[in-house]
Amino acid sequence: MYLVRPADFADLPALERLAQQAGIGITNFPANRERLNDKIASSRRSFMTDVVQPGDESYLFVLVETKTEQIVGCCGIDAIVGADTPFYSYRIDEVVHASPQLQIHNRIPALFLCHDYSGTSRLIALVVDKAHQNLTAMSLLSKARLLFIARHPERFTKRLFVELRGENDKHGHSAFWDALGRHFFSMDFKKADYLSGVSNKHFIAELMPRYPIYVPTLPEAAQEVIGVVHEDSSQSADILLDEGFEFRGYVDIFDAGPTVEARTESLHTIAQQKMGKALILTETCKGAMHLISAGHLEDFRVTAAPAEPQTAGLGIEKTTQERLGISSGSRIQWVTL
Ligand SMILES: NC(=[NH2+])NCCC[C@H](N)C(=O)O
Repeated sequence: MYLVRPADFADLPALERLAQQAGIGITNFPANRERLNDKIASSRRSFMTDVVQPGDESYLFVLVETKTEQIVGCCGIDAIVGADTPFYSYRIDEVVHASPQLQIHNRIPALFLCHDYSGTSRLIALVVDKAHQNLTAMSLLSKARLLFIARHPERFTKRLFVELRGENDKHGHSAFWDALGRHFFSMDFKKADYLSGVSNKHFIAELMPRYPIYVPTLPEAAQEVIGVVHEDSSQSADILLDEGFEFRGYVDIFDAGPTVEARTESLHTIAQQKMGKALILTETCKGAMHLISAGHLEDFRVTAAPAEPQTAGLGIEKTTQERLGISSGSRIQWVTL
Protein backbone atom coordinates (compact mmCIF):
# COMPACT_ATOMS: atom_id res chain seq x y z
CA MET A 1 0.00 0.00 0.00
CA TYR A 2 1.03 3.59 -0.55
CA LEU A 3 0.99 6.84 1.38
CA VAL A 4 1.84 10.36 0.20
CA ARG A 5 3.24 12.83 2.75
CA PRO A 6 5.43 15.98 2.77
CA ALA A 7 9.14 15.33 2.18
CA ASP A 8 11.58 15.43 5.10
CA PHE A 9 15.39 15.72 5.37
CA ALA A 10 15.62 11.98 6.09
CA ASP A 11 14.25 11.38 2.58
CA LEU A 12 17.29 12.99 0.91
CA PRO A 13 19.20 9.79 -0.05
CA ALA A 14 16.02 8.26 -1.49
CA LEU A 15 15.25 11.45 -3.44
CA GLU A 16 18.76 11.55 -4.81
CA ARG A 17 18.42 7.97 -6.00
CA LEU A 18 15.07 8.77 -7.66
CA ALA A 19 16.52 11.85 -9.39
CA GLN A 20 19.40 9.79 -10.78
CA GLN A 21 16.99 7.16 -12.01
CA ALA A 22 14.68 9.72 -13.62
CA GLY A 23 17.35 10.71 -16.13
CA ILE A 24 17.54 13.70 -18.37
CA GLY A 25 14.76 16.20 -18.97
CA ILE A 26 13.11 16.40 -15.54
CA THR A 27 14.51 19.87 -15.13
CA ASN A 28 12.94 20.76 -11.82
CA PHE A 29 14.33 17.66 -10.09
CA PRO A 30 18.10 17.65 -10.70
CA ALA A 31 20.26 14.81 -9.36
CA ASN A 32 22.27 17.22 -7.22
CA ARG A 33 22.40 16.54 -3.49
CA GLU A 34 22.80 20.16 -2.48
CA ARG A 35 19.91 21.33 -4.68
CA LEU A 36 17.68 18.53 -3.45
CA ASN A 37 18.54 19.41 0.13
CA ASP A 38 17.60 23.05 -0.63
CA LYS A 39 14.36 21.85 -2.15
CA ILE A 40 13.47 19.89 1.00
CA ALA A 41 14.40 22.88 3.19
CA SER A 42 12.30 25.25 1.12
CA SER A 43 9.42 22.78 1.15
CA ARG A 44 9.56 22.41 4.95
CA ARG A 45 9.56 26.18 5.27
CA SER A 46 6.63 26.48 2.88
CA PHE A 47 4.47 24.00 4.80
CA MET A 48 5.16 25.91 8.01
CA THR A 49 4.62 29.44 6.67
CA ASP A 50 1.33 31.24 7.07
CA VAL A 51 0.29 32.23 3.59
CA VAL A 52 -2.34 34.78 2.60
CA GLN A 53 -1.52 34.74 -1.08
CA PRO A 54 0.85 32.54 -3.12
CA GLY A 55 4.53 33.54 -3.16
CA ASP A 56 7.82 31.72 -3.54
CA GLU A 57 6.66 28.61 -1.64
CA SER A 58 7.46 25.22 -3.07
CA TYR A 59 5.96 22.00 -1.71
CA LEU A 60 7.57 18.60 -2.07
CA PHE A 61 5.78 15.30 -1.38
CA VAL A 62 7.03 11.72 -1.26
CA LEU A 63 5.32 8.44 -2.09
CA VAL A 64 5.96 5.81 0.59
CA GLU A 65 5.48 2.06 0.13
CA THR A 66 4.02 1.40 3.57
CA LYS A 67 5.03 -2.25 3.98
CA THR A 68 8.74 -1.54 3.51
CA GLU A 69 8.65 2.16 4.50
CA GLN A 70 10.61 2.86 1.31
CA ILE A 71 10.37 6.15 -0.61
CA VAL A 72 9.37 5.13 -4.14
CA GLY A 73 8.30 8.43 -5.68
CA CYS A 74 7.99 12.16 -5.30
CA CYS A 75 6.18 15.15 -6.71
CA GLY A 76 5.73 18.80 -5.93
CA ILE A 77 3.96 22.11 -6.44
CA ASP A 78 5.47 25.56 -6.94
CA ALA A 79 3.07 28.19 -5.59
CA ILE A 80 4.27 30.64 -8.27
CA VAL A 81 6.92 30.47 -10.98
CA GLY A 82 8.81 33.44 -12.35
CA ALA A 83 8.74 35.50 -9.17
CA ASP A 84 12.46 36.37 -9.20
CA THR A 85 13.63 35.30 -12.67
CA PRO A 86 11.27 35.16 -15.65
CA PHE A 87 9.80 31.81 -16.56
CA TYR A 88 10.32 31.02 -20.23
CA SER A 89 8.12 29.20 -22.73
CA TYR A 90 7.62 29.10 -26.46
CA ARG A 91 4.14 30.09 -27.63
CA ILE A 92 3.19 28.62 -30.99
CA ASP A 93 1.37 31.19 -33.02
CA GLU A 94 0.62 31.67 -36.70
CA VAL A 95 2.06 34.52 -38.71
CA VAL A 96 0.26 35.53 -41.90
CA HIS A 97 2.32 36.32 -44.97
CA ALA A 98 0.10 37.28 -47.90
CA SER A 99 0.58 38.72 -51.35
CA PRO A 100 -2.76 39.87 -52.79
CA GLN A 101 -1.02 40.47 -56.11
CA LEU A 102 0.00 36.82 -56.41
CA GLN A 103 -3.04 35.64 -54.49
CA ILE A 104 -0.84 33.80 -52.04
CA HIS A 105 -1.92 33.69 -48.43
CA ASN A 106 0.21 31.68 -46.02
CA ARG A 107 -0.25 31.09 -42.32
CA ILE A 108 3.07 30.01 -40.95
CA PRO A 109 3.47 28.62 -37.42
CA ALA A 110 6.21 30.31 -35.46
CA LEU A 111 7.65 29.96 -31.95
CA PHE A 112 7.60 33.11 -29.82
CA LEU A 113 9.68 33.31 -26.65
CA CYS A 114 7.37 34.47 -23.85
CA HIS A 115 6.84 34.69 -20.09
CA ASP A 116 3.14 33.91 -20.20
CA TYR A 117 3.28 31.46 -17.27
CA SER A 118 5.16 33.78 -14.91
CA GLY A 119 2.98 34.26 -11.83
CA THR A 120 1.19 30.90 -12.14
CA SER A 121 1.23 27.79 -9.90
CA ARG A 122 2.95 24.77 -11.38
CA LEU A 123 2.88 21.05 -10.65
CA ILE A 124 6.45 19.69 -10.72
CA ALA A 125 8.75 16.72 -10.58
CA LEU A 126 6.56 13.65 -10.69
CA VAL A 127 9.00 10.77 -10.47
CA VAL A 128 8.16 7.17 -9.55
CA ASP A 129 10.52 4.22 -9.17
CA LYS A 130 10.19 1.87 -12.20
CA ALA A 131 8.92 -1.00 -10.04
CA HIS A 132 6.03 1.12 -8.76
CA GLN A 133 4.81 2.77 -11.96
CA ASN A 134 1.34 1.27 -11.65
CA LEU A 135 -1.81 3.31 -12.18
CA THR A 136 -2.77 3.42 -8.48
CA ALA A 137 0.62 4.73 -7.33
CA MET A 138 0.93 7.19 -10.21
CA SER A 139 -2.62 8.56 -9.82
CA LEU A 140 -2.31 8.74 -6.04
CA LEU A 141 0.89 10.75 -6.26
CA SER A 142 -0.29 13.03 -9.04
CA LYS A 143 -3.72 13.72 -7.55
CA ALA A 144 -2.53 14.04 -3.93
CA ARG A 145 -1.22 17.47 -5.00
CA LEU A 146 -4.68 18.46 -6.20
CA LEU A 147 -6.26 17.42 -2.91
CA PHE A 148 -3.67 19.56 -1.14
CA ILE A 149 -4.50 22.51 -3.40
CA ALA A 150 -8.23 22.01 -2.72
CA ARG A 151 -7.50 22.07 1.04
CA HIS A 152 -5.36 25.21 0.80
CA PRO A 153 -6.67 27.26 -2.15
CA GLU A 154 -5.24 30.54 -0.79
CA ARG A 155 -1.74 29.12 -1.34
CA PHE A 156 -2.12 28.71 -5.13
CA THR A 157 -3.25 30.64 -8.20
CA LYS A 158 -6.52 30.17 -10.04
CA ARG A 159 -4.67 28.61 -12.96
CA LEU A 160 -2.31 25.63 -12.79
CA PHE A 161 0.12 24.33 -15.36
CA VAL A 162 2.51 21.44 -15.88
CA GLU A 163 5.48 21.13 -18.24
CA LEU A 164 5.67 17.64 -19.69
CA ARG A 165 9.00 16.19 -20.62
CA GLY A 166 9.74 16.37 -24.33
CA GLU A 167 10.95 13.67 -26.67
CA ASN A 168 14.61 12.70 -26.47
CA ASP A 169 16.43 9.46 -27.16
CA LYS A 170 18.19 7.09 -24.74
CA HIS A 171 21.38 9.13 -24.91
CA GLY A 172 19.57 12.35 -24.09
CA HIS A 173 19.65 13.72 -27.64
CA SER A 174 16.73 15.97 -28.36
CA ALA A 175 16.09 16.56 -32.06
CA PHE A 176 14.59 19.93 -31.21
CA TRP A 177 17.62 20.99 -29.16
CA ASP A 178 19.99 19.78 -31.86
CA ALA A 179 18.19 21.92 -34.44
CA LEU A 180 17.86 25.05 -32.32
CA GLY A 181 19.24 25.46 -28.80
CA ARG A 182 22.58 23.81 -29.56
CA HIS A 183 23.56 26.64 -31.94
CA PHE A 184 23.00 29.28 -29.30
CA PHE A 185 24.16 27.61 -26.10
CA SER A 186 27.27 25.76 -27.37
CA MET A 187 26.62 22.80 -25.06
CA ASP A 188 24.60 19.59 -25.18
CA PHE A 189 20.97 19.35 -24.09
CA LYS A 190 21.86 17.45 -20.94
CA LYS A 191 24.11 20.23 -19.69
CA ALA A 192 21.73 23.08 -20.59
CA ASP A 193 18.82 21.23 -19.00
CA TYR A 194 20.84 20.59 -15.84
CA LEU A 195 22.01 24.22 -15.64
CA SER A 196 18.49 25.57 -15.99
CA GLY A 197 17.53 23.41 -12.99
CA VAL A 198 20.41 24.25 -10.67
CA SER A 199 21.65 27.74 -11.46
CA ASN A 200 19.95 31.05 -11.97
CA LYS A 201 18.48 31.34 -15.41
CA HIS A 202 20.07 34.56 -16.64
CA PHE A 203 22.03 32.54 -19.17
CA ILE A 204 18.74 31.68 -20.88
CA ALA A 205 17.90 35.34 -21.48
CA GLU A 206 21.44 35.99 -22.61
CA LEU A 207 21.75 33.07 -25.03
CA MET A 208 18.27 32.26 -26.38
CA PRO A 209 17.53 33.41 -29.95
CA ARG A 210 15.84 36.83 -29.79
CA TYR A 211 13.59 36.50 -32.84
CA PRO A 212 10.64 34.20 -33.48
CA ILE A 213 11.51 30.85 -35.07
CA TYR A 214 9.50 29.89 -38.15
CA VAL A 215 8.62 26.22 -37.65
CA PRO A 216 8.94 25.12 -41.34
CA THR A 217 12.56 26.30 -41.36
CA LEU A 218 13.48 23.69 -38.73
CA PRO A 219 14.60 20.21 -39.84
CA GLU A 220 11.73 17.73 -40.03
CA ALA A 221 13.00 15.66 -37.09
CA ALA A 222 12.76 18.77 -34.91
CA GLN A 223 9.32 19.79 -36.22
CA GLU A 224 8.02 16.30 -35.49
CA VAL A 225 8.76 16.49 -31.76
CA ILE A 226 7.16 19.89 -31.11
CA GLY A 227 4.50 19.31 -28.46
CA VAL A 228 5.31 15.58 -28.18
CA VAL A 229 5.53 13.99 -24.71
CA HIS A 230 8.50 11.74 -23.86
CA GLU A 231 7.26 8.15 -23.85
CA ASP A 232 8.36 7.65 -20.23
CA SER A 233 5.99 10.44 -19.23
CA SER A 234 2.97 9.30 -21.21
CA GLN A 235 1.27 7.70 -18.20
CA SER A 236 1.56 10.83 -16.06
CA ALA A 237 0.45 12.94 -19.04
CA ASP A 238 -2.68 10.80 -19.44
CA ILE A 239 -3.56 11.24 -15.77
CA LEU A 240 -3.31 15.03 -16.14
CA LEU A 241 -5.32 15.12 -19.37
CA ASP A 242 -8.04 13.00 -17.72
CA GLU A 243 -8.10 15.52 -14.87
CA GLY A 244 -8.90 18.30 -17.36
CA PHE A 245 -5.49 19.77 -18.22
CA GLU A 246 -5.28 21.02 -21.82
CA PHE A 247 -2.60 21.92 -24.32
CA ARG A 248 -2.89 25.57 -25.32
CA GLY A 249 0.01 25.89 -27.74
CA TYR A 250 2.94 26.35 -25.33
CA VAL A 251 6.09 24.21 -25.44
CA ASP A 252 9.42 24.03 -23.64
CA ILE A 253 12.16 26.24 -25.06
CA PHE A 254 14.78 23.46 -24.97
CA ASP A 255 13.04 20.21 -25.92
CA ALA A 256 9.63 21.45 -27.17
CA GLY A 257 7.75 19.21 -24.68
CA PRO A 258 4.14 20.39 -24.27
CA THR A 259 2.86 22.55 -21.41
CA VAL A 260 -0.67 21.77 -20.25
CA GLU A 261 -2.84 24.04 -18.14
CA ALA A 262 -6.24 24.30 -16.49
CA ARG A 263 -8.39 26.47 -14.32
CA THR A 264 -7.69 25.08 -10.85
CA GLU A 265 -11.33 24.79 -9.75
CA SER A 266 -12.33 22.96 -12.92
CA LEU A 267 -9.98 20.00 -12.38
CA HIS A 268 -11.86 16.79 -11.70
CA THR A 269 -10.25 15.96 -8.33
CA ILE A 270 -10.65 19.52 -7.05
CA ALA A 271 -14.25 19.89 -8.20
CA GLN A 272 -15.32 16.45 -6.92
CA GLN A 273 -13.50 16.18 -3.57
CA LYS A 274 -15.60 16.06 -0.42
CA MET A 275 -14.89 16.66 3.26
CA GLY A 276 -16.49 14.76 6.11
CA LYS A 277 -16.02 12.29 8.93
CA ALA A 278 -14.08 9.04 8.90
CA LEU A 279 -16.34 6.11 9.78
CA ILE A 280 -14.48 2.92 10.63
CA LEU A 281 -15.98 -0.23 9.12
CA THR A 282 -15.85 -3.54 10.98
CA GLU A 283 -15.73 -5.70 7.85
CA THR A 284 -13.67 -5.56 4.67
CA CYS A 285 -14.86 -2.76 2.44
CA LYS A 286 -16.48 -3.59 -0.88
CA GLY A 287 -16.61 0.02 -2.08
CA ALA A 288 -14.67 1.59 -4.97
CA MET A 289 -11.07 2.81 -4.67
CA HIS A 290 -10.86 6.32 -3.23
CA LEU A 291 -8.13 8.84 -2.54
CA ILE A 292 -8.41 9.74 1.11
CA SER A 293 -6.50 12.52 2.81
CA ALA A 294 -6.17 13.69 6.39
CA GLY A 295 -4.16 16.26 8.31
CA HIS A 296 -3.23 19.85 7.77
CA LEU A 297 -0.14 21.30 6.03
CA GLU A 298 2.96 19.41 7.29
CA ASP A 299 0.71 16.62 8.64
CA PHE A 300 -1.06 16.21 5.30
CA ARG A 301 -1.31 12.58 4.21
CA VAL A 302 -3.07 10.83 1.33
CA THR A 303 -3.65 7.17 0.62
CA ALA A 304 -5.63 5.09 -1.87
CA ALA A 305 -8.04 2.52 -0.46
CA PRO A 306 -11.50 1.06 -0.97
CA ALA A 307 -14.14 3.14 0.80
CA GLU A 308 -17.92 3.50 1.11
CA PRO A 309 -19.46 6.98 1.01
CA GLN A 310 -22.34 7.20 3.53
CA THR A 311 -24.58 10.08 4.58
CA ALA A 312 -22.62 10.52 7.82
CA GLY A 313 -19.17 10.43 6.18
CA LEU A 314 -16.83 8.00 4.48
CA GLY A 315 -16.64 4.33 5.57
CA ILE A 316 -13.03 3.09 5.57
CA GLU A 317 -11.28 -0.05 6.79
CA LYS A 318 -9.32 -0.19 10.03
CA THR A 319 -6.04 -0.63 8.11
CA THR A 320 -6.76 2.56 6.13
CA GLN A 321 -7.47 4.40 9.37
CA GLU A 322 -4.16 3.21 10.80
CA ARG A 323 -2.23 4.11 7.67
CA LEU A 324 -3.57 7.67 7.85
CA GLY A 325 -3.01 7.79 11.61
CA ILE A 326 -6.52 9.07 12.34
CA SER A 327 -9.31 8.09 14.70
CA SER A 328 -12.97 7.39 14.11
CA GLY A 329 -14.78 10.68 13.46
CA SER A 330 -11.63 12.52 12.24
CA ARG A 331 -12.17 15.02 9.45
CA ILE A 332 -11.03 13.59 6.12
CA GLN A 333 -11.19 14.55 2.47
CA TRP A 334 -11.92 12.11 -0.32
CA VAL A 335 -12.59 11.61 -4.01
CA THR A 336 -13.16 8.46 -6.07
CA LEU A 337 -10.02 7.33 -7.85
N1 LIG B 1 13.96 21.80 -20.44
C1 LIG B 1 14.50 22.89 -19.93
N2 LIG B 1 15.49 22.80 -19.10
N3 LIG B 1 14.02 24.07 -20.30
C2 LIG B 1 14.57 25.32 -19.85
C3 LIG B 1 13.84 25.91 -18.73
C4 LIG B 1 12.58 26.48 -19.17
C5 LIG B 1 11.61 26.73 -18.06
N4 LIG B 1 10.33 26.92 -18.58
C6 LIG B 1 12.06 27.90 -17.22
O1 LIG B 1 12.00 29.04 -17.59
O2 LIG B 1 12.49 27.72 -16.16
